[in-house]
Formats: sequence, structure tokens, C-alpha cells
Amino acid sequence: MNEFITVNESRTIISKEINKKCPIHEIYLSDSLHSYLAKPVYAPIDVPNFTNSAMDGYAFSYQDMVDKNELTVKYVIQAGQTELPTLNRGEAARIFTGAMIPTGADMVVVQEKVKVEKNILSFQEEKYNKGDNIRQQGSQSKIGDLLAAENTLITPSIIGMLAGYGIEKVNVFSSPKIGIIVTGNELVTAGIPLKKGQIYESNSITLQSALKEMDIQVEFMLKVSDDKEKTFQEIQTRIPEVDILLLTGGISVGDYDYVKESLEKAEVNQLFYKIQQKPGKPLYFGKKKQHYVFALPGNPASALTCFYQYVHPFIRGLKGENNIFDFYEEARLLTNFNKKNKLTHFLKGYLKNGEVILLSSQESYKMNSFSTANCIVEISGEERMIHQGEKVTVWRI
Ligand SMILES: Nc1nc2c(c(=O)[nH]1)N[C@H]1C(S)=C(S)[C@@H](COP(=O)(O)OP(=O)(O)OC[C@H]3O[C@@H](n4cnc5c(N)ncnc54)[C@H](O)[C@@H]3O)O[C@H]1N2
Ligand code: MOO
Repeated sequence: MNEFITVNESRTIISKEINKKCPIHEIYLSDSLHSYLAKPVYAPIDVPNFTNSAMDGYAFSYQDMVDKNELTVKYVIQAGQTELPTLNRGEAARIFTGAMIPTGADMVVVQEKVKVEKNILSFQEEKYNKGDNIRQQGSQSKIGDLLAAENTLITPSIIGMLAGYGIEKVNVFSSPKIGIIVTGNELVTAGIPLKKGQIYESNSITLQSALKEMDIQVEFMLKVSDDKEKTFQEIQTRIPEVDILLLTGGISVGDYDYVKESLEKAEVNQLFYKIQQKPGKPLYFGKKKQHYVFALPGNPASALTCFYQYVHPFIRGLKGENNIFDFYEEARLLTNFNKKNKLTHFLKGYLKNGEVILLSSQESYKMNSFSTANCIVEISGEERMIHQGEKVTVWRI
């Protein structure tokens, strides 16, 4: 057991590798969703860029209202109007939401709260204050203010905010190029009838879909039989084509598991192999120059668990995220769990309102529990009964 590294050690090794991110490129803001900023963005203008009305109503001077109690509505100011009158004493302007406040006015009263007859505005309530319903220039931010820091994940709300400054393009880290190779003689493609002893191949489409969720289209998706030379040739040829090569199957200790020796022969440097965890014990991570390899265990639930726990954070790291393993939360366990060994367990769970249920069918060859899970529950530490109500770490998926 001791030759296996711990989950935390493997996380440290992966985190060290993301010091160097993917190359930076400039893209249109409209194409930037889910990318990470490679450079900070500063405000090119004040926002609001001019002082304007927050409501439909009337603009005038507070002092005039106090002094006169009745004002003449002399002007109409629409949103988008760029030429404005100047209000003299005793004058008010009809104004609309978003329209510029004219010189001579320092407040707006909503139309529901005043009376206007024959262009004479009179006041019904006493509680009007100077500055009411006015959105001051630069009150969101001033020119030169930091809007979004480097490494910020671009969300629809970030795009919306930056668009409000007229920003058209941003610098982001590119996504890594990824290829998938699945190994195994038993694997049959959907559409072909199975013979006894064969199974339908499912890891490639699972990983492809998980990558699609990260906006990554795979470069290739290949199936290799359990053949020593073919496995080596395919690995050797494909590594230079991608930033990350994902392999599944053939990484354990069986006589026909050729992935590890092929990676060695292809001069990939092992960063770790085998983790004290369940599922996913035989996970491999390596590097050849700047090309990375994850060899995931073949069992479908192990492959996907390892993807979520290690590959997903690593990709996010290369795309620009810094604290790649910080995305867990705590939840209360709704069932007892008998932890029978020291391995860190990653269990399919269903999380709701801070409470998590462990689903049945946790074995690594079964995918049915994964299909209803919305999180992975991490339970580490000594063998013991984990009781209902105890707090555990959960990772949303
Ligand atoms: N003597 C030992 N045997 C095994 C150990 C061990 O420590 N000592 N570890 C077990 C664990 S844990 C795992 S996980 C598996 C991992 O083995 P491999 O990565 O070599 O995977 P395979 O043997 O090729 O396949 C395992 C299993 O998964 C099915 N599979 C493989 N690829 C696919 C695919 N693309 N789509 C669907 N299903 C796939 C395959 O048919 C096997 O049933 O090793 C244990 N053995
Ligand atoms: O690592 Mo294996 O996934 O426990 O079956």
C-alpha cells in the first residue's frame, strides 16, 4: 500500500503542473464564455458615462422645489438624447429612465408622485430629497478602475458587465487540445451485436461529453486492441498531437495491460501512478515535454470519477484557474457509511439543501448510480463507521 501516494499528494503534483497555463489569445467578448481572463480588464470609460435618470418623471432643482412649490415643465428629455437644454430657475423637464440629467436639475421625482396640469408641476408629498432617482456618472466605476482580474472565469454576467463598457475583445487562455484512446479487446461499438465476452465501449463517449461540457472538442477518439506494439505505436504517435492524452483501460497489472509499459517506452515521465483511493487506484499521470498523459482505469465509473477529481481540475488549471481543488463544500450525510479500509472513498451522491444521500451501486463497473448523482462525496481517514449527520466533503458534478 505504501508505494501508493495519497489523494492530497496527487493533488499537489497536479497543482504544480499548472504553473504554466495554455497560450494567450485575444477573442471577441461574445466568444469568451467559460474562458479565463489572461490579462486584467480596466474600465475604458466611466459607467454610467453621464449622470442620468433612474425613473420616468420630472427633473428639476431641489432648491427650486423648496422655494416655489410649483414649476413649469418646459422641456422633454428622452433616453439617447445627446443635446440638452439648461434649466433656469422655476423650470422642470419631463424626463425618462436613462435620459441625461440637464444642467440646472439635481433630482427626479417619479411621475406617479406629482401633479401636472397645463405644464405646471406641483408636489403632493413632502419627502423628496436632493439627488433622488439620479444615477451619477461613474457611480458603478470610474475610468481606469479594475473590472475583472486575471484568471477570472468569464460568465454571462461578466460578459454583460464588460459589454456595458463597450469592450469588444478580451485576452484569454486557450483550451488544451485533448485526445482520447480507449484500450481493450472486449470493446464493441454501439450498433454491432455483442458476442458473449464482449461489452459496449462507453468510456470514450463519456469523456467526450464531459469535455464538451467544458467547451472542448476532442482532437481524436481512438480504440486500440490489447496489443503491445499497437498500444505503444498509438501512444508514441499521438502524444505530440495534443496537450493532454487521455487513455482508459490497460493501466492495471493484468497480463494484457500494456499502457504503463508503452508510456515508459514512449519516454513519458511518470508524475504519479496509483493513488490510495477507491475507485481509481491505478490512475497514472505523466508528462513528455509539455504534453501530459492521464491513463484512467478502464472501469467506467472509475474513469469518470478520476476525470472529475483530477482531469477536470487540471484542464481548468491550464485554462487559467488557480485554485483548482477549492471547489468542494460540506454536507451532512443522510445515511451511515461503513468505511472498510483506509483508502479515500469517492462515492456517488445526491446533494440537496446541504444534505447528501449516498446512492446504492457504488461499484466501479456500474454506471447507474452515476447517472442519478449530482455530486461525488469524498470520505478519507481510517476505517470506521461514518454516522448519519456527520459532515463530509462533496464535489458537485
Ligand atoms: N490483480 C489486480 N487486479 C486489478 C487491480 C489490482 O490492483 N490488482 N485493480 C483493479 C481496479 S481497482 C481497476 S479500476 C481495474 C483497472 O484496470 P485497467 O485500467 O487495466 O482496465 P481494464 O482491465 O482494461 O478494464 C477494466 C474494466 O473496465 C472495462 N472497460 C475498459 N474499457 C472500457 C471502455 N472503454 N468502455 C467500457 N468499459 C470498459 C473492462 O471491460 C473491464 O471490465 O483493474 C482491477 N484489477
Ligand atoms: O480503482 Mo477500481 O476503480 O476501484 O475498480
